[in-house]
Order: sequence, then structure tokens, then C-alpha cells
Amino acid sequence: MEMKFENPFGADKKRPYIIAGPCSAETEEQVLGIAHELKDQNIDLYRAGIWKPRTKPGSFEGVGALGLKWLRRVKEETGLKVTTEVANRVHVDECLYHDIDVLWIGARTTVNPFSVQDIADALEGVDIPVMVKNPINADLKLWIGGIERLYKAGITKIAAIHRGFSSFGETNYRNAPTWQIPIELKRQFPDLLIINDNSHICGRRDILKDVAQVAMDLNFDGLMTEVHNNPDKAWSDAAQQITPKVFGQLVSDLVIREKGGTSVDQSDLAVLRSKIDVLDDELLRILDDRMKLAEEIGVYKKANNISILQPERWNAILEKSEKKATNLGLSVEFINKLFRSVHQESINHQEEIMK
Ligand SMILES: C=C(O[C@@H]1C=C(C(=O)O)C=C[C@H]1O)C(=O)O
Repeated sequence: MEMKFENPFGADKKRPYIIAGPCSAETEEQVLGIAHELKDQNIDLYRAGIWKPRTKPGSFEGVGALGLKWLRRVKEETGLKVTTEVANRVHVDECLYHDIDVLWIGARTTVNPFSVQDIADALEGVDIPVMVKNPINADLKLWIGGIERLYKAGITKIAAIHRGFSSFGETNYRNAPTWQIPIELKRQFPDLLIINDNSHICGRRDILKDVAQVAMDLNFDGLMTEVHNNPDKAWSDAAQQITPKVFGQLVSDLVIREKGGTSVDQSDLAVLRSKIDVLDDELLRILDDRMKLAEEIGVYKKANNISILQPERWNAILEKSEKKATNLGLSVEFINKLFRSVHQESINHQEEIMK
């Protein structure tokens, strides 16, 4: 579906747009105190969670609609615009009643088309910006689907929030960034603003800045970070929150590079890109040759009644490629992924022959 988005932040300010505030609204004093500190940093939007979807019951699940009154006071006292998460029609109605400026739909809601549709229906005819976090699973179509539901309800001031994706097993991140997904979203919808939620990707303080910088280098439009006056004592997500002071430093340390680089002579870049084009052509030719060999092997296996998967041979290839990758200084993880993908495609070609 073709969509034309408007800037949810109103003014066409230069990127990055900055959204900050506590994970959860805890007390009126806490919400107002953090807001006053962030006001001096010229942030674009103040965030605080009121209804908190938690992994397990028994954790702090938010102060509820009472917190919306505190956010209204933030607006009155600081002039900041405010945003909170909504997960259903009741939340939407409460937010509209309390003059919340911007809504966001959380990752655990974006996964459910019924919930997103319920929110979209409640917003029909309302002019309010909405930000849509990625679904917890790495499903770009579901993310776009959520955005489409809102767009069909007449919401055009939409931004996407990239908060990373759940993955099984130990990783460096709380939610893997899987950058290729937001990159593809931007490719399909160049005028859709994408905000990086580094807090939920990292889950810990020490790598927040690195992830924010990667996001800026990938042309993300803004940052959403959880900021708390006493992070260690936060009632939710303590490990990933930082003080307003640390956050101010993080933002001022960000290097914002030009998207197009129009102000510099690009002839050197063009030369390097033409060399990459030559290598890409070569890569494609090599892959094509390799698949043709796999097909010949498929014909042989069919004639001699040999199964497609050959674990010993496959193990040897993986081990050899890992060693070579290490010697060349290439990432073993990358080479592994590449070869697994090539192996799967080789199996697909042989299956076609077997049919
Ligand atoms: C091509 C073969 O079939 C499969 C595919 C492989 C590959 O693409 O390298 C390796 C082992 C097999 O699992 C083969 O048996 O050599």
C-alpha cells in the first residue's frame, strides 16, 4: 500500500529528534523532576510508560491513568510535548482525554493485528501522531501492517520505532538490532521517520552510546532513550536507564554525518563504488557456477540413490571456511551465515533435480 507520511514532530527540524524520559512513571515527583532536567536539554518529546506490559506477572505494571495527570502537569510546567504507550481502545480514550500529544504502540502490541486494529478504530478521525514500535519477532511485514492499519484510519503523522527483536540464546543485546530490517523499512518508505530505541536494544547502560551512534550512521531520524533520576532504583528496567546528565553527554557526543554528502566532491567515492560493482558481478557469477555444480551433483545423487544432505562434507566446508575467514580477518559469524545460506540454496537446487 502506498503511504505518504507527515512529520510527527511538526517542525522540520534537523535530525536527530530526541525522545527521553523514564521507562515508567512512578510518582508525580519523579515524573516532574526528570522532565524539568530534560527540558533544559531541548528534547523533542517526553516519554513515560503508564501501562507496562511485563514479561511476568508480579512485576510493577504501571500506575495507570493516574500517571496521565502527571504528564499533563509536565506539559503545563515545562512546555514539553508528552508521549506514552497505548495497547487498547481504553488507553487511547484516556490519553485523548488527558491531552497526551503523541501515542506509541509497543512491540508486544504490534505483534497482534486485532489490538492494532482496535487502536486504529479508536483513532479514526483523530489528528494525533502515533509511533509504532517493531513487533518483537523479526517480521517486517507485520510492522508495516501495523502502520498501514493506522494510516487507513486517517493517521498520517506516523513514525516507526526500532527497539530490536527477541532472539533465543545469549547475545550481547537484550533485543537483537537486526539492522537490515529497519534499513529495508526505510528503503520502502523513505519519508517515514525511524527512531532508534537504544534502551530496549541494549538492555544495559554501557553500550547505549555505541548503538545510538550506529543508528545515526545508518541515517535514523532520532533516538528514544530511557532516562531516570535514580536509575538503579527504577521500578522497571533499571539496568538500561541513565541519568539526565549522562544522557545529555550521550547526545552531545553523537556524531551526525550528512546523509547525501552533497557538499563534498564524490569522485573518489564513485571510483570505489565502481570497483565494488565489478566484485559484486564476480560474486554473482561465482554463485551461479557453484549452484550449477550442485545441480550436477544432484543428478549424480539421483542416479546413484544418494541422499542430498552430506553432513561430513558440509562440516568440512564449514570448518575450512571458518579457518580461512579467521586468516583473512573476516568475521567468522558473517562467513558462517553466508555459507549456511549458500548450503541451503544448494540443497534447494538439488531438491529440484530430485523431483
Ligand atoms: C553439494 C553437495 O550436497 C550438499 C551441499 C553441499 C554444498 O553445497 O557444498 C555440501 C554437502 C551436502 O550437504 C555435496 O554432497 O557435495
